[in-house]
Amino acid sequence: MDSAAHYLGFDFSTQQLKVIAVNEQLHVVYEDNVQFDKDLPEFGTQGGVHVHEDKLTVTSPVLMWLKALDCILDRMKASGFNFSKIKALSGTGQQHGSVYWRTASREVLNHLPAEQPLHIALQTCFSISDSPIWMDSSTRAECHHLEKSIGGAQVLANITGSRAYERFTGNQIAKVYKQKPKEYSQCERISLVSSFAASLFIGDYAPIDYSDGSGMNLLDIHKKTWDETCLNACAPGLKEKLGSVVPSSSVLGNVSSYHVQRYGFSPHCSVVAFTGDNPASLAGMRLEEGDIAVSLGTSDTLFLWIKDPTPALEGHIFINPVHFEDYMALLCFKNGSLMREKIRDNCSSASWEEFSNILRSTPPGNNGHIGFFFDVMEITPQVVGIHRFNAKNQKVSEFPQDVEVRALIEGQFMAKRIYAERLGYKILPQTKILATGGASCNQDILQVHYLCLVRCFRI
Ligand SMILES: Nc1ncnc2c1ncn2[C@@H]1O[C@H](COP(=O)(O)OP(=O)(O)O)[C@@H](O)[C@H]1O
Ligand SMILES: O=C(CO)[C@@H](O)[C@H](O)COP(=O)(O)O
Repeated sequence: MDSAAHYLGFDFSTQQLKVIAVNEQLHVVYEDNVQFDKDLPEFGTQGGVHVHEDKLTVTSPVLMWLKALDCILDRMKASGFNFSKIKALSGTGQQHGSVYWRTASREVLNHLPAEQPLHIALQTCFSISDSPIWMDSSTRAECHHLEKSIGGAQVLANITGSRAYERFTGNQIAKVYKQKPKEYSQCERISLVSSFAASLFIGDYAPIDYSDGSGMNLLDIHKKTWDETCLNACAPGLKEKLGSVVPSSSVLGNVSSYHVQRYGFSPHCSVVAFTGDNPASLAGMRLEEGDIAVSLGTSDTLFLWIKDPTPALEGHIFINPVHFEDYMALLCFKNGSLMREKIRDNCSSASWEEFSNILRSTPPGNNGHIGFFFDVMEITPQVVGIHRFNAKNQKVSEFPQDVEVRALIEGQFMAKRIYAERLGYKILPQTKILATGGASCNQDILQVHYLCLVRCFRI
């Protein structure tokens, strides 16, 4: 019998909730996921989100995340999983999303009744039921206001690591305050998706961690404290609603009695602060200085470990989740997997296998054809639309299907390379390029990615 300790990790990402348990040798002993669209159809999401009529506002129902956690834990229990062996747990969340806890919810969280699932026990605890998430780009006015209040985009970047970005939580909170002042005033705590998820395990409001907190345009990444000018520019009374910030590897306490009674966790099981999914990937992939990681999840991101931050008007600097004196640099592209899925459906009969066959049978460089595919408003660069160019650099309205598939993948990875180079990222002989996220299982996508990043960097 395996009596050794196990460790549990959760990922509250855009399209699903994933869980993984490992033993002390880091062997996976349990793995599962709840796909929001498929497993919880009652919430009517597409890709885990609701895109509103203006096409800019994007939210996810907070109760869906709760129900997903109920569902995944119940399935574990039903499978006979032994929760008492879990020595510590932690997790990650899609970055920038915000959860608005209604006044007096801390009391409810402190005394959760073990016989009720979380989505019932906490159903009245949110003053905003649809949480703004990272895909939202509806806060342009709030971004202008924040940059103006602090003395300009570069000043804001110098303090918080990024100029004002529409998905960054401070700007989202400013919009909530402006458009739903009653709900804002009825809220006693604002969590990120990561700290919201940690709260569900400790049975209390969990602090925001430094690394995920860096994606809010509110945290001074050098002093590691909230910046008063940014807070005041976004909404009144915000400091109290945000609570404290802690290093990303802090132990927050033990799992609450709710989980001990309902699932049989040990009362000594530690809960480590949850962080953003990208910072967690940097930690989990054991990225070292000089390495570059590419995450191909719902979003595509490119990130690296850095020591000396030079915040720019493009890209982001976050506090490093492993060593909080260091930093991580990150670029985020919104048109990632969902854009690839769309072209897969149009050009390769909705089959990844066929998509791969096309990539294998078309030449690198695509005989001079190139395309930029932005189905929704991109983050870097801020554009929307599909732009195809033939070998003579003339704009064309369509490509043959095989050319289209290669143009998409080459275009996506060339954009990553161009932006990374612009930010001064360098590939050295010892540099490792690591890939993670759903699409990283596709060898043919990775091959194009390798050619675009490594070959082009080295030439
Ligand atoms: N074989 C494959 N080839 C390319 N992309 C894939 C493949 N399998 C899954 N994916 C992509 O992975 C994405 C999900 O990645 P994942 O990292 O799990 O997302 P998230 O964590 O953001 O919910 C899907 O949207 C899908 O397009
Ligand atoms: O906005 C960002 C990073 O700044 C996104 O990378 C989100 O963190 C969503 O992550 P995935 O669900 O795509 O993993």
